[in-house]
Amino acid sequence: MAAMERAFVEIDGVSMRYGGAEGTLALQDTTLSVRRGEFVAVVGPSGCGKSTLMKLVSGLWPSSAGNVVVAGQEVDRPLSVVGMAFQNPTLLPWRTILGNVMLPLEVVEPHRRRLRAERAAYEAKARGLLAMVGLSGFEKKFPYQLSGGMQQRASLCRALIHDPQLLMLDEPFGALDIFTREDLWVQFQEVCLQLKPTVILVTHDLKEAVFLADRVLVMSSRPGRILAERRIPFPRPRSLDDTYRQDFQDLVHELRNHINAARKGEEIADAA
Ligand SMILES: Nc1ncnc2c1ncn2[C@@H]1O[C@H](COP(=O)(O)OP(=O)(O)OP(=O)(O)O)[C@@H](O)[C@H]1O
Repeated sequence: MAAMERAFVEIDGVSMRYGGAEGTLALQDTTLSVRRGEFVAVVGPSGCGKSTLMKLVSGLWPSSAGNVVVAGQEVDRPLSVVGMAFQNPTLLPWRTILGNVMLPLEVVEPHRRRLRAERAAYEAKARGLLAMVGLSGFEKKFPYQLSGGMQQRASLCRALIHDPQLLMLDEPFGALDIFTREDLWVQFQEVCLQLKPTVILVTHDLKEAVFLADRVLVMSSRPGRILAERRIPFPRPRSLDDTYRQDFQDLVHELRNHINAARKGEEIADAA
């Protein structure tokens, strides 16, 4: 039997308090793990500490207690193996779409060292990613010339350009209208099936969580910890039609009940 693989992301008994001893306790004794190649969605009531969890895993903030380990390394500084995308696409307005997508290559080693000599190959890779999300022909445009959904697609390409082992997504589809959002779920699923990154997605949208994730984790109200988890059994690729199936909707409903209970400070028995 193959030896059990160590989890790729391990968060063990992590607490996080902002602003010193009297400050806001955002996370308390949070424990979770993510396997390599797994897609995990984190849902929970507003202000429960989801973004804080993302900051701790990507090394943007140190935890107040407990351990965060990514790829076998304790996280004590910003990680270069991580790609990130947020609700706001945050593209640089003075750079073209291609220039924006290639930005991490100017920062993250070993790409930074290789960029000058291998620019053509890197550019081809950026164009390939843009093609995967339907943005061929927009490489030389500037962000203001693209719709919000197109900018968000470009920001996903930017998060992927340096082959991150871990993709951290904080509400990346949150600001988009429902039709654009659903289109992007399908495209993003395609990208994940091809590139197979490990993904942690924070979202308020339970349908999105069930559509995209292998496993959904529900957080309690602040201070956040993991209250429940649900494995998503639907085979891939999933289609938007699947979201209308009864078993899909039952799962969304079940998660909704967990969130309602979390908002009231209750915990319900986990049937999963
Ligand atoms: N930089 C900060 N300084 C002080 N308190 C903070 C800081 N960032 C977040 N907090 C507090 O920590 C708690 C958790 O915030 P966080 O942004 O992690 O929640 P969230 O679950 O992502 O919220 P939402 O779902 O509304 O985006 C909140 O009470 C918030 O006010």
